[in-house]
Amino acid sequence: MKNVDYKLYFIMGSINATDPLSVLEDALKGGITCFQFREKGPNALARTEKKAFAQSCQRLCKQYGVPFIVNDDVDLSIEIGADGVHVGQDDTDAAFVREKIGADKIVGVSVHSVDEAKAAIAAGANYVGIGPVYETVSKDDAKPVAGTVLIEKVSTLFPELPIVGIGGITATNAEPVFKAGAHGISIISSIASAENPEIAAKQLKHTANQWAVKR
Ligand SMILES: Nc1nc(C(F)(F)F)ncc1COP(=O)(O)OP(=O)(O)O
Ligand SMILES: [Mg+2]
Repeated sequence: MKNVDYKLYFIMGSINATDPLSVLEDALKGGITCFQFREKGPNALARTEKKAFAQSCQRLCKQYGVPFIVNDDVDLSIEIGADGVHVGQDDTDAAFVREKIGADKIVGVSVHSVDEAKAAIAAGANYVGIGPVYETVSKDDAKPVAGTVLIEKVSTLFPELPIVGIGGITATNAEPVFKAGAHGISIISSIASAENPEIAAKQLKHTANQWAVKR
């Protein structure tokens, strides 16, 4: 999967919204460019329910021509033919994921240091997620707030590596993330918890488009 647009990368699971499928459709209408299926947390779906929900999300993404990436669960991504997988430092090894899912799929890796970014590149990652840039409410085991320092370092050292900033990002604080060198912003609650997710996505897309041009 070449030339993926990471500009507005929505991440959601069943626990992030009361009616997750309608939130996802609103986000797609609002212009998200990439989606990550992240089914985690105390009441997360499992096995057949998780697979069925993933396929419902995948169908929606396909209708809108948006890449569908699965968080953590490599086997599920292979089983349903997802467009890729995102893994963190405590998940399946990125090089193993690359080998398992093949060259034409997307592999994303969360990194918290220059060394981890270097290793992600060596493992064949298509993009890296860096954060949490700001305080986040969406991940109870998040690392300490990192700001944009590492985004700047990694984008300077590896100018070709797509970087997605993540953690507490909103339409009003997204600018510094792009200015630091990120190619995209990754969002959970700014869209999933919004009064109107479609309008929230549109506002975030407007900001992302503004800064992506200035890169
Ligand atoms: N899910 C993610 N997606 C991104 C993306 F780049 F896509 F924005 N960056 C970072 C993470 C965090 O990944 P991880 O550290 O494994 O934690 P979890 O599995 O709880 O999400
Ligand atoms: Mg993970």
